[in-house]
Amino acid sequence: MAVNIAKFGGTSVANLNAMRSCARIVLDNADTRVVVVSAAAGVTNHLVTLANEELTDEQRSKVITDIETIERRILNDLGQPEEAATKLDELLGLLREQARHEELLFRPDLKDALLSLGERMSSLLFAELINQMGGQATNFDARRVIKTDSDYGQALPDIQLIAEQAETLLKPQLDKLVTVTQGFIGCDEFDNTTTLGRGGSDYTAALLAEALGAETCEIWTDVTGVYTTDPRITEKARPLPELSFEEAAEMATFGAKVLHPATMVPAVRRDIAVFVGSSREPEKGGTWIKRDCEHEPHYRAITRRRDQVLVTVKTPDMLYASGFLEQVFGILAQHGLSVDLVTTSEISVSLTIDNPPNSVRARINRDCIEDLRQISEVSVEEGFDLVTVVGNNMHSAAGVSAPIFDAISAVNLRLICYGANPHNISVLVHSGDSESVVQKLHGRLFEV
Ligand SMILES: Nc1ncnc2c1ncn2[C@@H]1O[C@H](COP(=O)(O)OP(=O)(O)O)[C@@H](O)[C@H]1O
Ligand SMILES: N[C@@H](CC(=O)OP(=O)(O)O)C(=O)O
Repeated sequence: MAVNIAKFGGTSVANLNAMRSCARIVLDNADTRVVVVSAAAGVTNHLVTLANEELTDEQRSKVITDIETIERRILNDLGQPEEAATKLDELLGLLREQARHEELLFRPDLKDALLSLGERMSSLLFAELINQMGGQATNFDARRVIKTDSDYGQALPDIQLIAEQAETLLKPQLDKLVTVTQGFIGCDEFDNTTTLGRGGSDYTAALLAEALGAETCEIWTDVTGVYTTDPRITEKARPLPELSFEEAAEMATFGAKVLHPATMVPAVRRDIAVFVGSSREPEKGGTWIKRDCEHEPHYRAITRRRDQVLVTVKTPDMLYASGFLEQVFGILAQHGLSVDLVTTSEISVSLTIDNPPNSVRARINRDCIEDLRQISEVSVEEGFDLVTVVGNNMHSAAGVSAPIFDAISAVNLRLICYGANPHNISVLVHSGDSESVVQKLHGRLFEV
């Protein structure tokens, strides 16, 4: 039996109408045995507000009511089925209780438990819908299979354990039932709930595809595939029929929100073809991401990653000194920070760190800066975006960079990264400039 995993993002399960299109997609493909859903659009952001912000009782109640309204509307439109209504009541009860926990703001484990509720509610409602539409679905708790470490907010999956759990718990029911489960959430060795980082449902789908030996993994969202750039930045962006694993991984890492950065990792390991398409317009097709593509153009797409922090570490001692970079990276690693771009001079090193809002966990913190200050002068600048041109053989062909730099010659480029790998050229620009940088590059590289 060929197995397909279908993942539906937040906008695809935002209300019952949107969910109906998704259910049709599931029922139309007999190979779709596992369905991964995200929380209904907006719910995880509300949960992050509850988990991260100091709120008055009134503010907290308002956020809880907003979540409740979204979920109850779907239940209502489903006709208030009794069993689902009882389970939703239980989850909403947990929400009210956990949102008021005194230690919520300081306990990452409690934050993750709270954050998991969005997916737990949407999967309950989606399974009910599939059954109402004539399918045979079961709502399955992803935490039984997605085993992770205890790095709450950004937990790392245990691939071996996930494979074992999937083998015993999921495989036996594959041919009998459509398994509807939650993206984004997992469970650690202490039985605490964990989350895989914002946008992590794509990753869950790919992990399950790997664990179950699936042939394909579909990511259904609100756009008809992966585009030459974010269609919200320019209406000239166009969907790409195919992408290689490398290109897609690069795009995801450098900000194409349509895919979580880790999604391609399991796909590459097991050679699983990944499809991206619109749940509203499935008939329009989408993008197939696979190992080999027919064409490998120099320029494939442009991505933008917002909210980059530029840290510059400077010490005269670096002159002729060895081990300085090691110390700097050692401190960053201790604080769990991963660095994206690095440039060095004789006495300084500049690096960028991703610091998106609405994360469960702040990335760059005062303690880390203080530790860096123990060894050097440190400056921290915010308000940058990273714009990346993704393509192929970019570092080994003559003339590839010229049109890029020509198109944005009037822009203040704060940092450039080129040559470390064949698939990208990145520039760091002030946030106010990034939209026009993407538009100019798109015009030059894709609209001629
Ligand atoms: N290159 C790109 N191609 C398509 N969409 C992109 C791209 N870059 C960014 N996006 C954005 O990603 C969005 C879909 O991702 P996301 O909002 O996380 O969806 P979902 O809720 O389905 O997971 C699109 O609406 C689009 O604005
Ligand atoms: N609900 C989670 C996980 C996720 O992947 O969502 P989406 O598929 O809507 O991006 C989040 O908002 O981060």
